[in-house]
Amino acid sequence: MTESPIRVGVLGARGRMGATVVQAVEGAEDLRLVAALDAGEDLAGLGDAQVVVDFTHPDAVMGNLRHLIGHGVHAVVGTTGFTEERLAELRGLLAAKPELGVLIAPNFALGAVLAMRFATQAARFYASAEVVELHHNRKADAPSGTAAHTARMIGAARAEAGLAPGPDATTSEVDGARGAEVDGVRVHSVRLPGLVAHEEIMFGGEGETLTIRHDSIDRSSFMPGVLLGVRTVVSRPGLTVGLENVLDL
Ligand SMILES: NC(=O)C1=CN([C@@H]2O[C@H](COP(=O)(O)OP(=O)(O)OC[C@H]3O[C@@H](n4cnc5c(N)ncnc54)[C@H](OP(=O)(O)O)[C@@H]3O)[C@@H](O)[C@H]2O)C=CC1
Ligand SMILES: O=C(O)C1=N[C@H](C(=O)O)C[C@H](O)C1
Repeated sequence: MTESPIRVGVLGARGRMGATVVQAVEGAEDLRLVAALDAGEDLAGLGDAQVVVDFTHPDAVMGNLRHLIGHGVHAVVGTTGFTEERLAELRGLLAAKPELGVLIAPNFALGAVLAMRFATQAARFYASAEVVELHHNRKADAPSGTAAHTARMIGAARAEAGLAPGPDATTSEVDGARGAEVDGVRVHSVRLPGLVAHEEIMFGGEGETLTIRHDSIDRSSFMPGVLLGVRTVVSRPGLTVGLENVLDL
């Protein structure tokens, strides 16, 4: 017996990512696009969607998720801006809906997920680590969600290994020249037209450096991860943060 296609809605459907997701869902035989909404459109228009993919804006995503969880709809979320407070609220909302799944991934590109994993493995071996993220100039947030997530994972691995802050002789600094600090890791953001989404994780130690770099050169790079998320979330209750938990990593 053939299974019915999963009914999918997209929020942020006219945006750079949302429009790409709409095409990817339309091209997948086991999925059916039932709604494609953008800013200002009533969420009632999601109709009978089973899973909603959100690529909107950090200011909008929590309102969308409150609505989706309240209405028993699974969610796959690429939108950035998730703090511990936001995640705690979602866990609380999901506790009342034990059958429902929400997957939030700072980055849906396979290579980005692998780069974060490799960086976490490398972190305890090096005295210093810094992250450089490079994006298109229409991006609203800095640092990127991926870079913040990477820095947090490196920070946790460094703390677990008992590493002291990386040696740094800087005593005089133009504001921002050493980047932002996320969990003890410096993060630098570059914004240029022509870029899509890129990240370099740099480690320095005794007489050597290690650089791990990932480049998304097209938004199609995110689509296999998004579609995997849609197929997985329907049978993965609770809150999942990071595609690494869905891939066998
Ligand atoms: N996790 C991942 O792999 C990736 C995550 N992202 C993240 O996804 C988000 C979107 O990125 P991108 O597509 O480039 O951004 P865009 O600005 O191109 O698209 C966002 C779209 O969402 C719309 N929107 C805003 N608020 C709402 C709302 N409440 N309901 C429905 N639609 C809304 C916007 O409309 P309007 O312009 O009128 O406000 C816009 O059309 C960002 O947070 C980005 O960092 C991006 C790429 C990959
Ligand atoms: O805005 C983007 O473009 C991207 N946003 C995500 C982020 O902030 O990490 C993922 C990817 O870097 C592209």
